[in-house]
Amino acid sequence: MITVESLTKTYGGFTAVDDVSFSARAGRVTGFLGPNGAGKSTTMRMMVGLTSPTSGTATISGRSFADLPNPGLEVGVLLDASAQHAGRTGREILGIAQRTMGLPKGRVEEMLHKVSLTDAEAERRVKNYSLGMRQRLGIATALIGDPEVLILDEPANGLDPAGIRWMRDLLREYADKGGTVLLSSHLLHEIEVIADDLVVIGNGRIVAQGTKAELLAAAGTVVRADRALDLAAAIRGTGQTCNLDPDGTLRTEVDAAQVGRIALDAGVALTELRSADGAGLEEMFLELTAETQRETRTHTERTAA
Ligand SMILES: Nc1ncnc2c1ncn2[C@@H]1O[C@H](COP(=O)(O)OP(=O)(O)OP(=O)(O)O)[C@@H](O)[C@H]1O
Repeated sequence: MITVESLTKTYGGFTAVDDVSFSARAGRVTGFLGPNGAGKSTTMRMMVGLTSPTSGTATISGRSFADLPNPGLEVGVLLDASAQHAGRTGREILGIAQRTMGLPKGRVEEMLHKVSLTDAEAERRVKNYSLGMRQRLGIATALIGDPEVLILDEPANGLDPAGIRWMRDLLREYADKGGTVLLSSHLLHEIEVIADDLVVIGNGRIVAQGTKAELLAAAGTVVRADRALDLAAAIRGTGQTCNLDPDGTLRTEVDAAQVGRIALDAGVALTELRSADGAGLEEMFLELTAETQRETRTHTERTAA
């Protein structure tokens, strides 16, 4: 279990992480999703003591990272796969982790096997690794201490489709055995297929969080009708909100069945009626982060907002 409470990080006058609170639960994969520069890495770095928070706390299984006597046995961390010592071989890097954590020697070979790095690859220097191989080695290093918690920043970066599938299965299995997985991504589809819970961050602030099912349900209904204005008025007449796009598409929080009944009562013929989750989380993600993605906003405006 990871608990983050009111984490804030400011650099000069710029607020990179702004009062962020969430938890990642055991037995579940929590996706930490946000556009580039949203504050994911900074939040994760604060969780593992690499960046000191301006205020707020983060705990792993109830303790702050600094208080963990042998952190690698409690939490596996992969923040930057390219940060591994380039002159060492993969096997050497795992060997150092194994010795530092006081683990049996056999763990190195077990981990190489687990992440499908061959003998020849294990003997190669990391500077000659592809990004995908570095990610595999990074995941092996994170897992070597058999921790209960995994914190992975963009672990799918550089993996090919088969590699992404492999990692997804590995993390699923890990969570199904009771592990806590927090993984970040700026790619929605990557997160959508693997996460049970989602925390969406934009501009340093949490803009949505909940189970994937809840967030999908919250995406509402997309509807088109011959008299869209009348239908919009009828929906609003029930006290619910709805938006009418310039192309005549209505979007509402009301579920599809209820929209159908409202349309029937109003005598409006529907030409399209579907749950917005057909579009996946994309619509929600773009909507939620549109405000925070504007390239034109200055740092001053962002901190003042
Ligand atoms: N040491 C630092 N000094 C100043 N600003 C920083 C520092 N580290 C991060 N930032 C800024 O904080 C913001 C959040 O950065 P962060 O790396 O946490 O985003 P991210 O969500 O991980 O993005 P990405 O998906 O691109 O990796 C960015 O605007 C970044 O420029």
